[in-house]
Amino acid sequence: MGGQMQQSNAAAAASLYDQPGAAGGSFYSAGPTSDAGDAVMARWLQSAGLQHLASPLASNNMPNALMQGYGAQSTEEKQRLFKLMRNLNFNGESGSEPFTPTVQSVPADGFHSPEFRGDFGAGLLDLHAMDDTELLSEHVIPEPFEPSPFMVGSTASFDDENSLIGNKHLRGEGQADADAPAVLTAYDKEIVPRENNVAKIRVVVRKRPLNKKELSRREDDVVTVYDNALTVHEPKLKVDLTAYVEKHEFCFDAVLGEDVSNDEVYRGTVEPIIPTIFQRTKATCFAYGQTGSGKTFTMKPLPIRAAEDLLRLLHQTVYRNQRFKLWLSYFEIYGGKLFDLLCDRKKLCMREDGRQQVCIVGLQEFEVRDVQIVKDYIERGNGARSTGSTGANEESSRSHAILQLVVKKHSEKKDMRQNTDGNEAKNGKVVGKISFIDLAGSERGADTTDNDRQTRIEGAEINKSLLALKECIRALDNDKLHIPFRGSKLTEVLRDSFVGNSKTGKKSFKKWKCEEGSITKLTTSST
Ligand SMILES: Nc1ncnc2c1ncn2[C@@H]1O[C@H](COP(=O)(O)OP(=O)(O)OP(=O)(O)O)[C@@H](O)[C@H]1O
Repeated sequence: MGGQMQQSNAAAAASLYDQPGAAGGSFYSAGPTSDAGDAVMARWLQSAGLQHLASPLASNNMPNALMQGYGAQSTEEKQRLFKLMRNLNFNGESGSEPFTPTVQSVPADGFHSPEFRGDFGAGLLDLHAMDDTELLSEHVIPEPFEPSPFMVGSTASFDDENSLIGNKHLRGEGQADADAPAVLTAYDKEIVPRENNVAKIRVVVRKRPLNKKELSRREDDVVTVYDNALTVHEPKLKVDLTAYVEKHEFCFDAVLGEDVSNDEVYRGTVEPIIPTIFQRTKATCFAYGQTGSGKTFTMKPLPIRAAEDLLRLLHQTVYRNQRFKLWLSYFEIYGGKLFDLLCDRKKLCMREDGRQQVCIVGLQEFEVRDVQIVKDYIERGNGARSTGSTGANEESSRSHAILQLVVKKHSEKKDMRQNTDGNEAKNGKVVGKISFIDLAGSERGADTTDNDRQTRIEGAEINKSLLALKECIRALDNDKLHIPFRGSKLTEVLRDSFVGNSKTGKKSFKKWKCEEGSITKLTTSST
């Protein structure tokens, strides 16, 4: 599942071209280019495997050179050159005239080819998603990003072999672009400019240990976990009733064994995305799996850790004086309807504005000043959440719960005005957000025989929305132009997490027990 992160590209290029000695401060400025500029350009070209074009392009204006197909001979070279240009084009916010390639300037067979779209991702070119922030120029950081303790490669624990699963992937080892780091340190930007591409979707599977009930029944553990893959050993019977075991192998971006702690889950999935929230990213992390597989157990601590790191970043030098604030909201989708979990389950309405931005009318947002507040709100929200008992889980979540942490920028003037009506969150401009979604557990029909009517209706609604979600993810991953968002309320609400500058992390959960449903789930997640 490959994809790109435009904003990281922006940050990378901004820092490269703002270096002292780099030509003109802007790639697009015409005229003589300095040696430093040539070197930078050479590195960019090298990163796309186009080093042989370095000299003619360095001494010319690159957009024009590209328009004329300068140097690039084959279609593939032209595509690569265009992609490189496109990446740079997202950095045009430094004040220079952005280069907008016309349809004619792009090789007809290149731009529309699946390979080409695959690198940018169909959803990633949605410019509507950018309008609501209008913060680009303010976000250009004139100095390398202040190293944060949770950036890839900056902590000892991240280098620790046992510490994290996803580390290898985040560094781009083993797999190509799809596993490139979500977050770049200044060092990364210099050395590996292409690695600022991160996967659009990252799928991590966590295996939960046997619970007491299962242990007492002496049921076998049929899942073996290794590296980023797992094998399910499914006991089967031949027609002559001879027992045999069928093996099913699945590969994911990361697979977490039963001994992995919640903290390690955070460090391998959400932590690397956190700094990108300040760069207009809308990230989503959701837990998907059968009822009783451990979704709530895994999701509950993640927003707390994320809020802690977001608050720490807010206080870093680069953001301290920018009037950024962190806001929290928590709501659920139950039976196709939205309820505010922090406001007496007030019924909410979902609307799309003129720019196709999802707005949840009436949703209360609370300012987060410290982590304790987040803990309190999560407790409060979980207490208000719709739960019930199913055959597989006594305290089963019967709704999709969505907790959002939003970084907003506030202007002094507006803050003063709205302090009087107490509606401060509304006046901030969204810088970026991260949504944590604890999906309701899916159920197989065979597990629902003991359920009452209400539970079955709930189950049908849950399965329907999960199916719609699967369709959207599949369409997104296949770079389909049409993403069927309107399939359910859940996917409608998630719309802006799938388009624009978004990243989606998905955790699938594996129960130890081998069931038809488990294998279906893993097959769905791995495709
Ligand atoms: N990795 C784990 N380690 C220890 N216990 C776990 C783990 N994962 C889940 N559990 C336990 O399993 C039980 C079910 O977990 P949980 O409620 O999170 O499932 P769920 O997938 O959210 O179910 P549902 O969809 O029905 O709400 C809980 O008692 C939880 O404490």
